[in-house]
Amino acid sequence: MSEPLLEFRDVRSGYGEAVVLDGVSFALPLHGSLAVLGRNGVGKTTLLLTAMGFVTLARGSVLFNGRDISRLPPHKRALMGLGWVPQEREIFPSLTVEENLTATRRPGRWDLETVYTLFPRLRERCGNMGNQLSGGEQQMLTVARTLMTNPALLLLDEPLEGLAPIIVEELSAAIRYMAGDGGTAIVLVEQHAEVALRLTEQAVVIERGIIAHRAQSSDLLGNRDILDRYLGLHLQERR
Ligand SMILES: Nc1ncnc2c1ncn2[C@@H]1O[C@H](COP(=O)(O)OP(=O)(O)OP(=O)(O)O)[C@@H](O)[C@H]1O
Repeated sequence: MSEPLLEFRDVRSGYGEAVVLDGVSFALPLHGSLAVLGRNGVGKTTLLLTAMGFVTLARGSVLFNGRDISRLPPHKRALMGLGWVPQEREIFPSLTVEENLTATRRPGRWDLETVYTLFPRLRERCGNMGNQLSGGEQQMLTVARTLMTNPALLLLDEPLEGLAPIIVEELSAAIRYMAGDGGTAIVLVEQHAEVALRLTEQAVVIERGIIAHRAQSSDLLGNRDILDRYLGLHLQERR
């Protein structure tokens, strides 16, 4: 079997004395996709921050492409191919959409043309300033900017939060493409569990800092007991 792209081995991490994740292990294959689910405050964002190196590891290790990156700072991890899409929409408000995109460009399959094809709304707004965009367009730009760095792995922190249904649909389609034909591995933290499970192959549910459940996303989607137990979700019956 080929080497995992991202691997957590018995990770303990948190903020100062406060331990948030404890004993977390998982392996994400090359081109894989993982949904990270759980109630508010269980440590989902902390998992992404630990992968990027924004929080310190108290125990265990983080490997990327088989290399131990536990001690590397975030910018070195980014150069190795980890792409971070933070929950806060991080764009340059006084640059145009196109300038925002070209500012982060690194060589690879994702360039202005392929990114505009993925996000037609951004092509339409290419001359608009970042601060002239709607919330949904800003979120698309945040994802697109990170994609322009041509990461091997995209870490997405609640990219669909607070967006109108039509934008959720468009952004979901883009994420599905990136993770599928686009060949970019993803770790997706989402409150919209149903959407996240439809976009990914694997899923983990975090509870009190540990992985309480792991499954194929398609299996978890059909497992109402587990979804209800860990997430308090009452997914609507499909007709
Ligand atoms: N900078 C910080 N300093 C101290 N504690 C923090 C910090 N950031 C988060 N925490 C705490 O760590 C725990 C996990 O937070 P985290 O943001 O990882 O949870 P989450 O599952 O992503 O939650 P949400 O769904 O609400 O975003 C929480 O108890 C939170 O209060």
